[in-house]
Amino acid sequence: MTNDRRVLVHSDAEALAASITARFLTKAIDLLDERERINVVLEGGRMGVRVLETINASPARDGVDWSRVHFWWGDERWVPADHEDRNDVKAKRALLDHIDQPTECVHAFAASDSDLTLDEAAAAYAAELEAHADHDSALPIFDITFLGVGPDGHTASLFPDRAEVNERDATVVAVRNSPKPPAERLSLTRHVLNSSQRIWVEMSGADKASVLGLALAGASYAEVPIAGIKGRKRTVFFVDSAAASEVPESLIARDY
Ligand SMILES: O=C1O[C@H](COP(=O)(O)O)[C@@H](O)[C@H](O)[C@H]1O
Repeated sequence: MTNDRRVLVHSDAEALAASITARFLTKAIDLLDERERINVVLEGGRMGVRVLETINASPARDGVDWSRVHFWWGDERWVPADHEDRNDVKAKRALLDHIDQPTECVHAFAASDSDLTLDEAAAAYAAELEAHADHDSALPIFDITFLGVGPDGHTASLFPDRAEVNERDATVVAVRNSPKPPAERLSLTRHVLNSSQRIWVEMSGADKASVLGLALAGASYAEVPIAGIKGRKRTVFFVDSAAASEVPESLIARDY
């Protein structure tokens, strides 16, 4: 198996969500045949939520033993616990509230109405990662990491031309003055995301086309953070045809 990046193009957002769902359910079942538990990292973007809704609506949903699936987040917005803008609120509504899963499998970031400051919340999530580290590693093994990408190239809450994208030591960063609201956020760092076995990037819409073209053409990750993302085994860009319009034909595999 190569760990090259693949770009898998689908006709539209609906076909994209259906394809990611089918692959996720199959992969999760296969991995759970091999191991006691798996770790999945979620994102909070529009396609990420749509995929979770599609998983929830799938007849194959209940073929997964969700009690052995641990959910983490690549980033979170620093707002109160039940706020609509929180990535975990959206994920719970879309899928997690509907599956049979012990609360200890859901590793959410702290919220702004907890008794923690933003920096303490970053440290608390770093400690949670450490507490669930696999074997000799300092981190859990992330089997599948879903990532979204903003039109500016940000992924998780790693924004262009900011110090956080270059962070090499910390596992979790506090983000202030984010160019996209809300201003305060928490994010896994690039090296943590890149420790994932498989990274599945989800991109839909014409507003993502130029940044996808730049990322695949070798832009620097400081300027286009998604360009610096690569999983250990495999990195797949699941995109619709609108997002793929600036990808060289030679890099594309079509799923329609
Ligand atoms: O703010 C965020 O944005 C990205 C991308 O979102 P999208 O709706 O433009 O796809 C998302 O992946 C991230 O989790 C979120 O916090």
